[in-house]
Amino acid sequence: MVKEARTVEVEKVAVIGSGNWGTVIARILGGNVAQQKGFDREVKMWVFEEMIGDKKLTELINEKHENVKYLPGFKLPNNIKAVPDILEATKDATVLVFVIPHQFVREVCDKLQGNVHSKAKAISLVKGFDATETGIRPISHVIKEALKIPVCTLSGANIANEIAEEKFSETTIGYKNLQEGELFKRLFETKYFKVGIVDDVLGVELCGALKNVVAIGAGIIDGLKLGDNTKAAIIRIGLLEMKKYIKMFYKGIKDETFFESCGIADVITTCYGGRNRKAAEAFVLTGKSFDQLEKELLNGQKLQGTLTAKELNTVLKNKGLENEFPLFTTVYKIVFEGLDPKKIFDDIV
Ligand SMILES: NC(=O)C1=CN([C@@H]2O[C@H](COP(=O)(O)OP(=O)(O)OC[C@H]3O[C@@H](n4cnc5c(N)ncnc54)[C@H](O)[C@@H]3O)[C@@H](O)[C@H]2O)C=CC1
Ligand SMILES: O=C(CO)COP(=O)(O)O
Repeated sequence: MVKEARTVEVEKVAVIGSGNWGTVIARILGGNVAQQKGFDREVKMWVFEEMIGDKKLTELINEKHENVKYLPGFKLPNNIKAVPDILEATKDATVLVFVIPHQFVREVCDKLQGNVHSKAKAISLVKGFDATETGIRPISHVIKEALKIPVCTLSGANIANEIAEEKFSETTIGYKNLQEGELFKRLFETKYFKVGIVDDVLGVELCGALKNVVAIGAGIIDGLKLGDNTKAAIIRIGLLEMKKYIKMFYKGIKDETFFESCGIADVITTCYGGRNRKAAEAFVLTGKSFDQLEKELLNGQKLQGTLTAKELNTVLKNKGLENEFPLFTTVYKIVFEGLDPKKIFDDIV
């Protein structure tokens, strides 16, 4: 039986997260809800509160209409309201947009449990897994289980700052219920942000999670000053390991998904322009730890690839599969076990 989508007459949108990507997305959604029928005009954006000098970040965002820490230099529409309390930010919302670093999702879901609108639906833009003692779980599963609501996913070749500058990009939404996929397409699409929709919630999400590990590999290649051919090799091998892992552990994943923006395109963009790449290059050049580099280079933004490499390795090790995923395993060993970056290809070729 095909389930009815949880649409209501007027959809009320809450953005859960206000980092670099979270703020760009809030900016797009603020613009779209003001122009489209069927949406409440205000978008609340949950902000993990922090002090900037002697002022709260939420106060600064609401006064200046700019996220001065995570997206400086770009004005937000006036209908975006920054809110420090997660329950207040999501009260009455029928659309919950999750866009926070993966390591914080469970904590946030715990707070939301039992407190969401009966017709609420979610879309996860998070790139990463939820790590438990027994393994790793897709973020969409965590949200669905905690909140008992349907969850779509959005992922693509989407370096946040480029989209803030309104440079043309594509993205992919994974849906289970077509009506919800189409609703989210209407909500997110702009002239410069083109949305493709595919019937593959997990495929979209898992590509986004795993490509961050490949990007660490690409940054290592850049730090070693190897060339474009070598980078292309890492991208190709990385994409194959992503596909192998996803198909090995999850059912119903479509081959075509790997050719959407969330697949090949995201691996390419992250391996050239992402924060994981940048930090890994600096790791090779300076010998500093990733934690230190995250602080020095990212001003509060978070790396996802190193943590994901570790979480993934726990699974591979437990299942005796390290040799079957030599790039994922080597990246883990370079980042966490002191393996010489120059040995990156030793187990791969
Ligand atoms: N920045 C980008 O270009 C893109 C990011 N993404 C994904 O979007 C997700 C969110 O990333 P960004 O918005 O870029 O964030 P970010 O990395 O720029 O910022 C980190 C965010 O985490 C918040 N934070 C810190 N401690 C926290 C805690 N204990 N609980 C909750 N929040 C806390 C900070 O306030 C800040 O908003 C990640 O999964 C990322 O992989 C996806 C596409 C593009
Ligand atoms: O996911 C991204 C681009 O699609 C951003 O990647 P980084 O987190 O490495 O910047």
